[in-house]
This record gives sequence, C-alpha cells and structure tokens, in this order.
Amino acid sequence: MGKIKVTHDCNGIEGLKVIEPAVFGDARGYFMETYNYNDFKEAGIDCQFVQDNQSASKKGVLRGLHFQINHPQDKLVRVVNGEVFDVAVDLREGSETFGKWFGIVLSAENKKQFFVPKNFAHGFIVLSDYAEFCYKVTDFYHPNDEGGILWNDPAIGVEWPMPEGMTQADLILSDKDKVHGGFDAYCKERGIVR
Ligand SMILES: Cc1cn([C@H]2C[C@H](O)[C@@H](COP(=O)(O)OP(=O)(O)O[C@H]3O[C@@H](C)C(=O)[C@@H](O)[C@H]3O)O2)c(=O)[nH]c1=O
Repeated sequence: MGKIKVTHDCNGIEGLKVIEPAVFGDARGYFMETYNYNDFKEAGIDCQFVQDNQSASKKGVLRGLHFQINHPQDKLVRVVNGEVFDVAVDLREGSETFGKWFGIVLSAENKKQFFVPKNFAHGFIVLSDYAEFCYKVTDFYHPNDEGGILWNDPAIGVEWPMPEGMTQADLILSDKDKVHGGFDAYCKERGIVR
C-alpha cells in the first residue's frame, strides 16, 4: 500500500509533483518514510537518484534559479528545519508551459516534498529565521555545467514572498546568483522563438 499523497496539479505544469508522506505519530514523536522507490514509482517518479544534498541558510537567503545545462537533474526537495518558498520554472523547450513558474511553501512542519523534473530552473527563498534544505538529484554535480536565470527577471515574474520584516534589498544572494541573465537571453542563446 502506498504511503504518500501526490498532487499533480501545479499551476497546470505537467511533471511537477507535490508529495505528502504519511506521518506516524506516537508518544515518542513521529516516523515517516521520506523516500520509497515503489511508492514514488507508482506516483510517476521512477528515477535513479545518485546524490543527496543538504544546505543551511539564514532568513532572507535566496538560492536560484539554477539548472545544469548538459547534465540536467531531477530533484526531490524538502525542508527539515524552518520554512522556504520553493520555485520551479519550466525550461523544457516545446512545453506548453515553457517559461511558467510554480511555487510552494515547504517546511519542516508541513513535511511536503516537491519533485522538480529535469530542465526546470529551481530556487528557493528562506522565510524562517533559519532553514535546512535537503534534496536528492539524478545526476552528479558538474561545476562547469551550471546555468542560471536571474531570480527576479520580469519575463518570468516569480512572485517571491518576502520574509517578515524584509524587503528585496535585504535578501542574501551568492555573487553568482546576482548576475544571471534573464529568460530572454536564455531563449536567444538557444535560438528559441517564443
Ligand atoms: C550544488 C553543489 C554545490 N557544491 C559546492 C560548490 C560550492 O563550493 C558550494 C556552494 O554551491 P552553490 O553556491 O552552487 O550552492 P547552491 O546555491 O545551494 O546551489 C543549489 O541551489 C539550489 C537552488 C539547487 O537547485 C541546486 O541544484 C543547487 O544549484 O557547494 C558541490 O560540491 N556539490 C553540489 O552538488
């Protein structure tokens, strides 16, 4: 019997999935399966994950929007401490929802997982004082293969919620993430006509 609930309707973007595990609480605390090959396969996620990642970030950190160009990764992401707003942008050429985004709050409390297939850009903003973010990926990290789209590119128009008491000027980004190109440049480089 499958122990997960899966939502496929992510703003009409095919392939994105939100997974909610069954949580077994008792006097000691709780138990849940965070990944089970058979259940995920039944839910349409039949992947070979090869790397697990974890990052910690303080409030106002924004990481994204990232992808690997020649070694695209499916990602199964979740939060084990704190709360983030997680975003995926469809970069699949020919997709009906090319350039559209979907965002969801992931937290240690709601225990939701978000499946982001290959050829999406991915990023998140930390809404809580601190957050720990864990994810499984289906290809290895290739430092020379990283691509990015500027987080606030109006051509994508992600509606990032701001952490309480912060404005966009307070956000903390890596140097790399401050200078990504926009979606128009992404399309132009690849000869994609929209
Ligand atoms: C992503 C990654 C980074 N690193 C190293 C490189 C660098 O020294 C340090 C920090 O890397 P970054 O600044 O790229 O980390 P970060 O900004 O957290 O990158 C991540 O962002 C989220 C939104 C994603 O979707 C991920 O796929 C990944 O791109 O960690 C690895 O060794 N393996 C990895 O898989």
